[in-house]
Formats: sequence, structure tokens, C-alpha cells
Amino acid sequence: MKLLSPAQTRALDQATSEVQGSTSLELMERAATAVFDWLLTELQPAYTTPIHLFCGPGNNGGDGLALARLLHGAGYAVHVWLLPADRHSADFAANHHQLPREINCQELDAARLPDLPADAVVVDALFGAGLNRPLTGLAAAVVAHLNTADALIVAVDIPSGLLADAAQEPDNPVVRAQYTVSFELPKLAFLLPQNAGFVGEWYVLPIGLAAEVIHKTPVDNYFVDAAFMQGRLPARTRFSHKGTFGHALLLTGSRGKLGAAVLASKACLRGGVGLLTVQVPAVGYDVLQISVPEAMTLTDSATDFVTELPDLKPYAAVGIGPGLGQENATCEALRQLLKTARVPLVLDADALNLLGANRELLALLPPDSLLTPHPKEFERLTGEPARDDYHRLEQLRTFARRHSCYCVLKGAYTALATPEGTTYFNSTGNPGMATGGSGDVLTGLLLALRADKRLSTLDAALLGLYAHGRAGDLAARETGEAGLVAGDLVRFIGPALRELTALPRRL
Ligand SMILES: NC(=O)C1=CN([C@@H]2O[C@H](COP(=O)(O)OP(=O)(O)OC[C@H]3O[C@@H](n4cnc5c(N)ncnc54)[C@H](O)[C@@H]3O)[C@@H](O)[C@H]2O)[C@@H](O)CC1
Ligand SMILES: [K+]
Repeated sequence: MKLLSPAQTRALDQATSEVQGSTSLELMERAATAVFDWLLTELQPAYTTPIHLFCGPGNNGGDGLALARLLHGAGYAVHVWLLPADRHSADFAANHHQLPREINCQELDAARLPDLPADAVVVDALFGAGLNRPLTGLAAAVVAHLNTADALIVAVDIPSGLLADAAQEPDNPVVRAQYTVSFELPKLAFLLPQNAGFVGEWYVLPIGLAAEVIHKTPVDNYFVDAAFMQGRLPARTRFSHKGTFGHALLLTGSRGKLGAAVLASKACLRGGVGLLTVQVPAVGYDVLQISVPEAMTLTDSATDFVTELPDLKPYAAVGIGPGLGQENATCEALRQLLKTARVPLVLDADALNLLGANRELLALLPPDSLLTPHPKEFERLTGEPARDDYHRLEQLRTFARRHSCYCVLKGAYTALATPEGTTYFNSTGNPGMATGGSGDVLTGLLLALRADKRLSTLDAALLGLYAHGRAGDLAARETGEAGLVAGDLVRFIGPALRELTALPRRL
């Protein structure tokens, strides 16, 4: 799915009306009906549940008024609170006019803000995508009031006070919703950790906006869902052989961190690699041979850490990082790898820390390398702490452009920035995956996909991130989130990839 800017969203609304020959008021009715259906299905309020709708002066408020009418018509106990304003949008006015007289509808007054019992549902329809400055005055007081109430808050389109695609000062008033119900496409704001406390659990409801217009709208950001992944992983043909899926080399492990080497190796094999050779320090020989018999093991001349590169000729892709440690001699091996490798690279963990500590090495990164830092590793790579999540995203884009690489930023909605400046946000995964070794599994899986000669760098990266999260979701069904360990992810890579595999064409 595409992530549109507020201006593009407005343009899409208008274009939809033109293409479909409908009015913006009809579109608003569709939006309100979608929220109405969602509320009844997901929240299942009792007829006695007090539902308080807080409506602003624009179309977000118009959505709230239309929703109040629908709820009232279905027999629910609604109460409408209006934010006084000099001007109202035309569709707000139309819905205000249509509001049945029996509905209790009052203007908000700073001196007498309404009591909101704990069993009430609050609908936040104060401001939506039209917000262009921080809330002040009465609107700010209402937001503060809602945030102290125990009632359940559902934000329409976006929590009021939150900007759809830009940062705001930490003390700006923003509604803290339990649920955010948005239309057609998600917003960038929903994907960033700093907004989680405002957005809560979010839903995107289809309201039939013009697909052909969305298709033509150029964007920088994508949300990677199942539909987006369709067709990216070709099925294996009967005559495929080991060479098709490549021979991967993994440089990994140091004394006490061979578990990382084992996890990454197993993930690479489960990721479908044709052949895997693992180079570990001498101390890791038995460990690897016994734990991962499917892989070939090369040992370094050093006992405790990796210091050398084997001949790189046989390999289709090289991965480096899991459990590597940060010895100087390891750094030299990394330098050699960057200088000599002519095949796709995947760099993770200590390989990234070494790059961060020796930033002159970044100039040696071969184009199209894939880096998989988490925020702390990314900060070491840039050397500049991010002001907030939006700034960090900007840094990620700049980094990928500057170094012509694909750079991941691991997190709840892991981001992938491409050298062309596009960012993809992964949709799979769960908090159970915040556990040691999870990243090593990702590295191994990505390495397998990069060794697969059928896949572009972008598809390999998207498939790896999506399948990794999906493996976590499948594993958590069995283990629960707390009980999930990285080894469980390895077990579910196969099923996750199977779900993604394109079915052969049929007539
Ligand atoms: N995206 C879609 O496809 C659809 C959107 N609709 C709704 O329309 C909304 C956007 O409507 P609008 O563009 O009218 O915008 P809003 O309803 O978000 O509010 C805009 C109004 O608030 C004023 N305003 C902006 N910032 C303010 C501030 N800090 N303090 C006080 N006033 C402020 C503006 O001058 C304007 O009058 C969406 O969020 C959504 O709820 C739906 O009705 C129909 C479909
Ligand atoms: K809102």
C-alpha cells in the first residue's frame, strides 16, 4: 500500500469524486458508514453504552456528525460535542443540518467540559488530516480533558493534534487513542514508535477511493502488506538445481557467540540457499559441524575470532556480522571483504559496529550492499543521534542514497530504504521477536535470498523482512510472544516462505 502525504490525500478525495461522479458529501457518508460498521463489529457497544462524539469544524468533524446520525438511527445513546469555530467546512454544515433533533448536541465550553464515565466510548473527530498547526486554546483543553478520562477513545482518521507525516514538539496536545480508524491507506505517523501512545491499535477501512488515481500517485513510502508481496517469490521449477539458489558464504561467530553463527546458518538454510559455507574461528568448528550438518565449515587460523577471508570466487553472496566481535584483525577482514567482494553483501551486527567505529570503510561499500542495523547500530553508522523518529527516517534515506546501499532500520515496522530514496515499511512481526538472536536469523535469511539468482536486491530484502516477521507471527501462535526464542523463528521460515511463493499460472 502507498503512504500518501496529506496534500496527496486531499487530491485523491477530489479525484475520486470526479472519477466516480460522486460528491465529497457522499464520500463522507462512506467514511462514516465504514467507522459505524467497524464500531459495531469490533467494539460491540451495548445500546446503553454512552457514546460521546467530539466534532471539530472541518471534514473530520463532519465524519463525526454523520457517524452520530448513523449510531442514533441504530438505537445507540449518542451525545455530540461541537468545537465552536468561526468557519465550518461545507460537508460539516450539511451533516450538522441533517443531525436529528433528538440527539443531544452541545457546544464545548472550557469551563464545563463533560464528564466522561469509564464505560463511555469517546469518538475523537476533532481534527483529521487538515491539521496544519499545533492545537491551542479550547481545542487543546478538550484534548487534555479527553486524555485524563477513563473512557475508551476511538480516533477518526488520526488522533486529533497529530500531524499525518511530520514531527511535532513533544509537548503539543495530541489525543491518546486506544484505536485509530483511518480510511483506505495508512499514514506514516502510524508506523513510528514515538506516536504509538497516541495512535493505539490502528485499522484502515476501505471506502472505495479511486484505485486508478492511487496507482498513478508517485510516493516515497510504501506499507508492505500481503498484497504488496504477491508474486515476488517465484515457485521452484522441477529442473531447478543448487546453482539456481546460489552458494552463500557467512562470516560469523567469536568465542562465546557461536550461537549467533548457528542461528544465522540455520536461517540461511531454511531460507532456501543452494549451498552454505560458514567461516568461523577455530573454536567454532565442532559447534558448527554438529549443530548445522547441512553447512560446510571453514575455520579461521585464529582461535577466537574471524581474521581472514577465504577465496571468494565460489560464492554468490556473502554475509558478515552475527556474533563476530570487534577485534582489529576482524576489522581488517571486513576491509578486505569490502575491497574485493564482487557479489551481493549482507552486513549486520558487529560488521556494522566496525563500520561505525571506522567510518572511512563506508566509502568501500560495494553498491547494492544490504545493511541491517537496529536504531543503536544505525546511530553508530551515522555518528549523529536522531532528534526523533522522523529525523531518523530522513537519515536512513540519506544514508542509503549516499552509499548506494539498501539500508534496513529494524523495529516494530522495520523500514527499508533504497538507493533511489524509496522507503518500505514491513507489516509483519510481533513484540515476541524482541529477543536475542532474532537479528541473526534475519541476516541468515536475507543472505539466502540474496544468493538466489532469480531475485532483485529489492525483492530479496522485502521478502526477507516480510518472511522473518511472518515466521515470528506463526511461531508466536504456538509459543506465545514471551516464550518465543530465535530458534522458533528458524522453524517457521519455511512455512512463511511457502505462503509467499507465487502459485503457477492456471487458465
Ligand atoms: N481521506 C479521505 O478519503 C476522506 C476524508 N474525510 C475526512 O476529512 C478529514 C480532513 O478534513 P479537513 O481537510 O476539513 O480537515 P480537518 O477536519 O482535519 O480540519 C480542518 C479545519 O481545521 C482548521 N485547523 C487546522 N489546524 C488547526 C488548529 N491547529 N487549530 C484550529 N483549527 C485548525 C483548518 O483551518 C480547517 O478549518 C479527514 O481527516 C477525514 O476525517 C472523509 O470525510 C471523507 C474521506
Ligand atoms: K481525529
